[in-house]
Amino acid sequence: MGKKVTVVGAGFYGSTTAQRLAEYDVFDTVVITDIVEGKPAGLALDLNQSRAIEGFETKVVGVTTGPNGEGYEAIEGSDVVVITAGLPRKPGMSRMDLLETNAKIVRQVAENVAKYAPSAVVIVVSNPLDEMTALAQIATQFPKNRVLGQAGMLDTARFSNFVAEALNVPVASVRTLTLGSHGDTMVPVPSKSTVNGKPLRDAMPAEQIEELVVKTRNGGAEVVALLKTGSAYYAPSAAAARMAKAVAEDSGEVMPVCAWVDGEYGISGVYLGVEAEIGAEGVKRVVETDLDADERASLLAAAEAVRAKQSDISSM
Ligand SMILES: NC(=O)C1=CN([C@@H]2O[C@H](COP(=O)(O)OP(=O)(O)OC[C@H]3O[C@@H](n4cnc5c(N)ncnc54)[C@H](O)[C@@H]3O)[C@@H](O)[C@H]2O)C=CC1
Ligand SMILES: CC(=O)C(=O)O
Repeated sequence: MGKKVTVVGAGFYGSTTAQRLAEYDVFDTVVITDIVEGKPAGLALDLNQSRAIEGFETKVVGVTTGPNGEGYEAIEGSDVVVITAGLPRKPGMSRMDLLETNAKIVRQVAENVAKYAPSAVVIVVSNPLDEMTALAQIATQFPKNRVLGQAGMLDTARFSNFVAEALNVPVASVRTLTLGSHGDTMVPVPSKSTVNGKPLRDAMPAEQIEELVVKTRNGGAEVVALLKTGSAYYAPSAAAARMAKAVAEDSGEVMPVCAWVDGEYGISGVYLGVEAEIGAEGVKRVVETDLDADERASLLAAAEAVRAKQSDISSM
């Protein structure tokens, strides 16, 4: 049987994710859905017309879904579902300002995913990310390893890009890592960051690293402020699409993702940004990394901040 992926939400994030997934040519079918009449079908038509130029065989199917789950039969048999449905931030808003509105949307979507694609791995991207990931697991009642969130890949890519630009080196020579939340308690990890295999801390002064850490934490807000409407989608869709590909290929790649943490770092019972091995069952294993005392303390603080918010989620 060929692989099938569904992207829920045909806005900026969803449509660019669908495009990347189709162009990988590892899925037989990419389904894209939205509540807006005609938009998913129009995007599918357009993407399919690029197949002869880009050289991929994946078929894209666009479906408009209704308030009572109409149309969701189209997602049956999906191996992966990426949930991008929800409002993006406006300039000046925090991701947390989206909580109540997006919780209603993500719950409705997740309940339909549970009904129509009960074996899927769910990758959540809707904001606020850590909370929406926890909510999707509650609403689907899927095993916790089969529900994960995208944030760490993006935040790490931003950190790497800022380091490469600051040092004027190829981005491929830079390795960085971010853990923690996709918000104020994000934890960029300089101790695990390298340039050409050498510690970042040998490549630039501590004050400059701290500036880039702050810039990484504000990476999303900086894009929102420039765009005026909507939020980032090129780098975010690259991250979510890579995660979906790792699931489809059962690759076992280690990626920073929002995963259920159960004992690692002495933290339990919370969805949090950590490194994890990704495969057909979603998270195969959370990978614990050695951290400096400061970084470990920041990760524990992030876990408690996210836990406090996630405990409000079950009633939403
Ligand atoms: N985790 C991350 O790193 C990132 C998360 N995001 C988040 O992703 C979400 C989507 O962002 P964009 O695509 O830029 O926004 P957008 O406004 O372009 O698209 C959102 C789409 O969701 C659709 N939608 C709303 N309710 C729906 C439902 N019940 N079922 C299906 N579709 C529904 C809307 O009609 C719209 O087309 C936002 O919450 C944003 O904050 C964005 C970038 C990075
Ligand atoms: C929107 C968002 O979460 C970001 O760009 O990081």
